Amino acid sequence: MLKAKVAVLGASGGIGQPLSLLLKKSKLISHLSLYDVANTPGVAADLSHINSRAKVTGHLGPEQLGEALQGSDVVLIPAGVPRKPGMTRDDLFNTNASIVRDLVAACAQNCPKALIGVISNPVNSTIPIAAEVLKKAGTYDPARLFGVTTLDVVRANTFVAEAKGLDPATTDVPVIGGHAGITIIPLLSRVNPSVSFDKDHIDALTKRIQDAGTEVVKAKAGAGSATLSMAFAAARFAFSLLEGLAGKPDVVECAYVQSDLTEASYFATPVHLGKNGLVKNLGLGKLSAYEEDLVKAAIPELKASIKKGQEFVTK
Ligand SMILES: NC(=O)C1=CN([C@@H]2O[C@H](COP(=O)(O)OP(=O)(O)OC[C@H]3O[C@@H](n4cnc5c(N)ncnc54)[C@H](O)[C@@H]3O)[C@@H](O)[C@H]2O)C=CC1
Ligand SMILES: O=C([O-])CC(=O)C(=O)O
Repeated sequence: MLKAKVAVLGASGGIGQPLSLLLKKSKLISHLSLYDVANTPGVAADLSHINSRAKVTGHLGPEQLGEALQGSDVVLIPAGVPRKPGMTRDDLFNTNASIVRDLVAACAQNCPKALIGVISNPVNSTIPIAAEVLKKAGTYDPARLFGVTTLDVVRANTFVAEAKGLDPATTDVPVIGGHAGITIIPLLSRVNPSVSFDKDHIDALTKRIQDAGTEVVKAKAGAGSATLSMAFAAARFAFSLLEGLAGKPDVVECAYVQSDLTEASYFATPVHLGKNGLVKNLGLGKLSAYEEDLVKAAIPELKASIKKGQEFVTK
């Protein structure tokens, strides 16, 4: 059985704690390494009493970051500040860009072969930041860096299943593009099992999926953004990365990755995961005319967010 070390950076946060709890249950993880700048001794002590396979270690503050990362096969990064009502994800750039830059630089130094999943927003920019940092360190492999967009898929699955009376657990809606507003592109023409909607319903569902993060931010009224559903989504993505590493065939997830499929140099599509991370980009596939227009509308914003991230590191 796979003996993976998985590190969670930002493990004491709203996402980090429930994510770590879900990961603790995995049979594929032998070592769960929890890093944060606050509270990791307590979170690690608490989780370490659960009688599942993974050994849990806690690491606190920058001087313990190296040991947290050494030998990691998968690194998940939910470190950084969340939105408050009235903010866009891009408003988080000033705080989160340097957090992601420094954590990814430490990954390059301590676990250069790890698969890295970045959750910290704005994902459309934090992935280009991570890529530039890894390039500078000489360890960049585009097959090993992923922006985690699984929550968009989880939401689309839920909303479509509710609308059509399907089982949410087996409904599958691919979501492509990026992870902010109009860059989130649910492919309602490609739902499995196959369903059809009229134009108004497609419009309403698309907007709800695009604005779902804001729906949670408003409902939490200043107490942050999605944490529990995000932990569920990140755990699903992590389990898929681990199953790929373990050699399971046909593992597919949507993720925001380096891409030459559109004018945006990073773009989320379904990707096939395997022993070295991304094995094959499965592409955009056949789109409806409505979805093609959504892609066209998303490209300028994606390109601007990518450029902003790249320039943050290279300038
Ligand atoms: N990709 C996605 O779909 C989603 C992304 N997010 C993003 O995830 C991030 C985290 O959200 P929450 O967990 O709700 O925030 P939170 O504030 O509850 O937790 C963040 C954690 O990061 C830690 N942290 C801050 N600086 C750090 C550093 N330099 N090194 C290590 N840890 C550090 C904090 O101590 C805290 O424990 C936000 O940027 C949020 O926008 C949230 C939901 C969905
Ligand atoms: O909306 C936010 O700020 C957090 C997030 O990315 C989401 O819930 O999709």
